[in-house]
Amino acid sequence: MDPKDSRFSTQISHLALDIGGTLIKLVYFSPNGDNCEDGSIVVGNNGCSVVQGRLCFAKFETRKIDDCLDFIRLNILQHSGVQHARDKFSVKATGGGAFKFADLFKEKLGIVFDKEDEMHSLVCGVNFLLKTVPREAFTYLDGQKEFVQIDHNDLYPYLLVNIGSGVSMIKVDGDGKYERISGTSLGGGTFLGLGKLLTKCKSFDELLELSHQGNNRVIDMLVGDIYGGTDYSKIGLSSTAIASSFGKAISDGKELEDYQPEDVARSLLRMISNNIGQIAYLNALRFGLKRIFFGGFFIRGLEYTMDTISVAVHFWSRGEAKAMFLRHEGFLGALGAFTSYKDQSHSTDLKPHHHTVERAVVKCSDDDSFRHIPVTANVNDGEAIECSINLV
Ligand SMILES: Nc1ncnc2c1ncn2[C@@H]1O[C@H](COP(=O)(O)OP(=O)(O)OP(=O)(O)O)[C@@H](O)[C@H]1O
Ligand SMILES: CC(C)(CO)[C@@H](O)C(=O)NCCC(=O)O
Repeated sequence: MDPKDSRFSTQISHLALDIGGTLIKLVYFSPNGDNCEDGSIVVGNNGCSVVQGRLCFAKFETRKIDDCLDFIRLNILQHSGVQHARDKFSVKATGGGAFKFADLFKEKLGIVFDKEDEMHSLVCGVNFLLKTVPREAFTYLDGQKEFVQIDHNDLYPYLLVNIGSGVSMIKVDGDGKYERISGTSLGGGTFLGLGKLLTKCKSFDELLELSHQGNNRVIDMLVGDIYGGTDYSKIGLSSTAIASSFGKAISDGKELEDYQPEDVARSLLRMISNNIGQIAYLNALRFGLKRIFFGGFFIRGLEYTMDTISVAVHFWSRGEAKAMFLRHEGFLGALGAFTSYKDQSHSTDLKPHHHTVERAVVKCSDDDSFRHIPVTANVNDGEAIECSINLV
C-alpha cells in the first residue's frame, strides 16, 4: 500500500475523541510523523500493511469546542486536502459530548460519531495502557515516584477512580468485565468551579500555580487547633491532621478578601483530593480491592495532589491498599475508544487490529499551541506512544 494514498483515510479513521464536561481529549495515530515528531511509516507484508507511527494526544476545553473543530479541520482534514469529510467518515467518540455534540461535528466537519460507552472506554483505555505501555503505572508517596511492574496475569481485580469533572469509581474484574460501583460529584469540576469563584483565577493552570504557593493551614482547622497543639493519639490523629477543611474561616473573623488566594487554592485542592482518596479507599474496602488506579485530568501529574490521595489511601487502609497513577491519566476514555477500532471493520477499510508498543517517548502535542505541533510536552500532557497498526 502506498502510504501517501492512504494518508487521508488513515488520519481520519484513526482518531478518537472523549468529550467530557470540562475537556475534550483526542487520540490520533500519526503514521508519518507530520503531526507528531519522528514518526515513521512503512512496511508491507502479505497483503497486510504494518504502519508505524505514534499515538498522539491533544486536549481542548469543552467550552472552546470551536478550537477542537479547527484542530481537526486544519491538522487532519485540510492537511489531507479537504475541508469537509461529507459524511463519509465515522470516528470513535465517547463521553457525554459524543451525544451532545454529534450534530455539531456532522454539520461542521461531516464527521459522524461512532459512539462508545464512557465507562467501557475508560476500562479499555486502562487495560490497554497497563498491558501494553511500559512504565505506565507508578506510585507516589513521600515525594518518591516509583514505577510499578504490572504482572499481566495478576492484574485484576482493581479499582479505577476516574477524576474528571465528576468522579466515577469502577471495579474492574477483567477485559470488558467491570461495574461502576460508586461516584461523587465532588471532583475536578468542583475544584475548578469553586476555585474560580473563591480566588478569581481564570484557568486551571492558574489555580494550580496558586495552590503551589499556598499554605492550607491558614484556613484549615487542624486537630492541634482543637486539641491545644497536641495529637489525639488515642484515635490515631496527629496534631497536624486536618480536622475540618476551611474550618478556621468560622472564627477568624475574616472576609474572603482577607485570605490569600494561594491559601484558599491549597485548602481546596487538599479538600477535594483527600475526600476522593477516602471515598476510593472505602469502596476498595467494600470489595476487598488492594489496588486503586487513579486517572482523569484532575490529577495532571501534580505531586501535591498525588501525595494527598496516596496519603489518604495509605492512612485509611493502614497501608493495606495502594494508590497508583498513570502517565496517560487524562486520556483513558479516548484511548479506550481508539482501541475499539480493532473490534470491527471500518468504512475506510482500515482495521487497526493490533497495537504494538515498543516504547513511550517524551514528545507530544501541546494543546495550547496545537497549530504548531509537534512540540515538547509540558506537565505530563500526554506523552506520545510509539506503536504500529495493521491495515487490512
Ligand atoms: N487545562 C485544563 N482546563 C480545565 N480543567 C482542567 C485542565 N487541566 C486539568 N483540568 C481538571 O481536569 C478536570 C477534567 O478532567 P477530565 O477531562 O478527565 O474530565 P471530563 O471528561 O471533562 O469530565 P466528565 O468525565 O465528568 O465529563 C477539570 O474539571 C479540572 O479539574
Ligand atoms: C456523569 C459522569 C459519568 C460524566 O463523565 C461523571 O461526571 C461522574 O461520574 N460524575 C459523578 C456522578 C455521581 O456519581 O455522583
